[in-house]
Amino acid sequence: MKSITSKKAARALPTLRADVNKYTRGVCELVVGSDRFVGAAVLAVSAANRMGAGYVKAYTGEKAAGVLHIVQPSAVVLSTEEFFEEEHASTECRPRAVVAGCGMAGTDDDVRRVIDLLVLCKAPVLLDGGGLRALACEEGAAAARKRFVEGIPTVITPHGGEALRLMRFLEESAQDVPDPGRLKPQELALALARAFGVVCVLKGPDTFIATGDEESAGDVAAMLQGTPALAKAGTGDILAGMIGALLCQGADPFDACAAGTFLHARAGMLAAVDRSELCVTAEDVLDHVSAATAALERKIRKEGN
Ligand SMILES: NC(=O)C1=CN([C@@H]2O[C@H](COP(=O)(O)OP(=O)(O)OC[C@H]3O[C@@H](n4cnc5c(N)ncnc54)[C@H](O)[C@@H]3O)[C@@H](O)[C@H]2O)[C@@H](O)CC1
Ligand SMILES: Nc1ncnc2c1ncn2[C@@H]1O[C@H](COP(=O)(O)OP(=O)(O)O)[C@@H](O)[C@H]1O
Repeated sequence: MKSITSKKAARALPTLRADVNKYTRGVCELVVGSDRFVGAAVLAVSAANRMGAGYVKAYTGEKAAGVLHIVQPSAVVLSTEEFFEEEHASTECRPRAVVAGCGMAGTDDDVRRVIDLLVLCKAPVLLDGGGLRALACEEGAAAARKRFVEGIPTVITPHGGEALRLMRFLEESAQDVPDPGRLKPQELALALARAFGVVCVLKGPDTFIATGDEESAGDVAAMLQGTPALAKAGTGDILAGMIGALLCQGADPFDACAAGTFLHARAGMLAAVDRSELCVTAEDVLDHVSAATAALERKIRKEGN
């Protein structure tokens, strides 16, 4: 198992060409939030905007839309229904990625929407939070596997509870999966990645990234340098937005996850220095994403990549 170094994280860090425009930089579309969890939508959208997506589109409910218009006026805010009336292919002149599920309550309607989204989007999709429930049913799991066969990347970012829920579904659907209770987190990440054909970012005090791609079988990357300051509601929503932004800027999915977790951990550490480990909030982590990115850019310039 390899740990994620600054060198590895730097691989996914976009460098801006002089002739880019907001579309060629990458469009990050986020289907996020619910009346219950407005904040998750705001955090994920803000993080995607901060992490360099050229154009951020938020598809959400009325409550979150009202807040986003004020706190992220540069993001285009549309209704969730509108997402399903548009095409979502990633093209050379408009690279794109979709983040779904942060702040979704995981209702039957949410599950239906996320399955439709997995089928509709010919672009990288990241599933987080309530959106992960869509994989815990035959139709959603089949949609993820079909994307894998078609070579369209899917990333999932479960925490320990969400990972166990997915494993339980696999057990119930009589798949040949190991007992999750006996697995180390890195093995759990790999089991999920393989079962669904996704890149799995299993979050926790240590975070493990695994891919279902047979060619890199057994390749798990570990982010072992976080801070317990990150154990706060909302920090996972920020990570999802950050990885989504890197995906839409054309990063390889595994590299985008490595860079996103690295910069997220560093942002947490910088926030802890400024605010004390105890007092850090998810908003503070968001505020330190740019400092973490600038520090990585300085390091690359100094040491070469
Ligand atoms: N301000 C907001 O609007 C926030 C909204 N959130 C959203 O709330 C929805 C539900 O997410 P939750 O994670 O709260 O609830 P879930 O009900 O999906 O998962 C929490 C359950 O998993 C268990 N669990 C086991 N291991 C865990 C681990 N390592 N970390 C966390 N829980 C673990 C917990 O004990 C609990 O029973 C998601 O859509 C999420 O995006 C959260 O991100 C928090 C902030
Ligand atoms: N003790 C810890 N040490 C380091 N990082 C942690 C710790 N606890 C949680 N994290 C990180 O904080 C984030 C929490 O994400 P998540 O559980 O999805 O929160 P939320 O759903 O509230 O946004 C993850 O990136 C996780 O790796």
